[in-house]
Amino acid sequence: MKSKYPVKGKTSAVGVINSVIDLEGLRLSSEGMAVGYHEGKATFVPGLLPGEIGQVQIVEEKKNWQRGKLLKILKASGDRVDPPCTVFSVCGGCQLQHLKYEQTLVWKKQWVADALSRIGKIQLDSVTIHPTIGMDHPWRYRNKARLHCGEQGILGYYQEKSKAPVPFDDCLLISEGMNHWVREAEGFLSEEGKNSFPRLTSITFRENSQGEGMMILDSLPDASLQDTDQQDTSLRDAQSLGAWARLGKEDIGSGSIEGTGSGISSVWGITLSGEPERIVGEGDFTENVLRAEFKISPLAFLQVNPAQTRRLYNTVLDWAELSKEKVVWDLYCGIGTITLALAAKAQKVWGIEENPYAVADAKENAKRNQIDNVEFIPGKVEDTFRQITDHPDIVVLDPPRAGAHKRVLERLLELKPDQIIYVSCDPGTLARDLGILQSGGYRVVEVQPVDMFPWSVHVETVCLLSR
Ligand SMILES: C[S@@+](CC[C@H](N)C(=O)[O-])C[C@H]1O[C@@H](n2cnc3c(N)ncnc32)[C@H](O)[C@@H]1O
Repeated sequence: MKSKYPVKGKTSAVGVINSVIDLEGLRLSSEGMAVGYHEGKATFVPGLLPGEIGQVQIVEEKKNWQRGKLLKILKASGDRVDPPCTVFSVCGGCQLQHLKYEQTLVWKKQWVADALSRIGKIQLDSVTIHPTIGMDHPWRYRNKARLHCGEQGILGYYQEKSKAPVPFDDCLLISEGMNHWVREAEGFLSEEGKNSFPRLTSITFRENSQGEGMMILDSLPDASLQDTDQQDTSLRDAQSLGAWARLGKEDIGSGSIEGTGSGISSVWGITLSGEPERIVGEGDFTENVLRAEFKISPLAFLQVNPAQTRRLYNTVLDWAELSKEKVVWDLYCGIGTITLALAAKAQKVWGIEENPYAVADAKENAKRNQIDNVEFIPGKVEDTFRQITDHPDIVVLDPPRAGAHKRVLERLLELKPDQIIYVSCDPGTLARDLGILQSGGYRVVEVQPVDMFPWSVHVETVCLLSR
């Protein structure tokens, strides 16, 4: 499709990198860039919005598309807002801070609908797609931040399409307390000299709703050491962890940072074999989710936005026609958060999870909350589902971004549970999998997008399917 705003005087021939054109943004791409057409060629421009006209410099050109850099906004959209974050234009953490929050919700719903229709070939006429559930205060919602280490001890999210961490003073997605921990860690790293920790690649901070934190240090292996034990020792002793332990004890031990609530209570390193190893602190890191208490190991998955997680899980619970006669499968169950909530109203719930730390947490969490009508199977869903001995009435599945394995979907089509509730963080793979389930006789009944990641292009979606 051709832009109705053709090339103006300044524009040089298409195909010439650095040529400058005027472009009208027509829609947002799944990466949050405006898409317009210049001489029939799709042109992607970060920072431009649909309905806007921008002066754009072409910086990358491919056969079927090109990418431009926004030089100047010639006509602004009424939906444009000033991004409150000072590093928004360079940091890859958020993509939509320049768009009114309500419009980001409208766009997320549209993105899900488009994916279902285009990729999954789902007939949308018979599907109820609800408006995206947003947040009243969509800031400081993240309970986890993985920050990459850069020069001079800086910590930051990667710049878009780059491995360069972008330093920040105050990330508006995480709490003030977590920002403070980041400052402390950066201060320590820069004081000691980042070169003292050549293999430290990233630090993950986690925070629970009591303001208690966990820090996980990730390091590169030392390629010069051949023996694995030696390498692990190197990781512990030489790769900064001893120093970090000192940091943990002296500076960020439990309750020791002013104004950060309970403070960081545990610091972990990851050994070469991938095992998490506690360096500082004792006791479990826990969080309450829907009235149950959950232990979370450093490498186990937990949804990043506690307020929206409650809404997401409540949608699943509302849609599931649970009763004490029903058997439920919770596939890709993580530490058992949805499993335990379902178990309260079902006869039995089976969970499957491949991460050994998460599945151990899930078993422990069932005990902690005195729930005994659940059973957890460790392993990949596609390899282990035959170990489940009960036929499912309802299947809840919440796979990673890649979606469900084809074998899993085929098995569901053989077993024909009455309801399938699919929770997804990727509309593309969700649509692909719903398409397969639809061809096997399931009908998509309701779709609920949930804004789990405000200001980013990501969206969580719950879908109800029945036969
Ligand atoms: C999006 S998380 C959902 C976890 C849980 N339902 C929750 O809400 O916290 C996906 C989970 O699937 C697990 N996983 C990824 N691939 C898997 C597979 N092939 N089989 C089993 N579990 C898998 C991950 O370890 C992760 O815990």
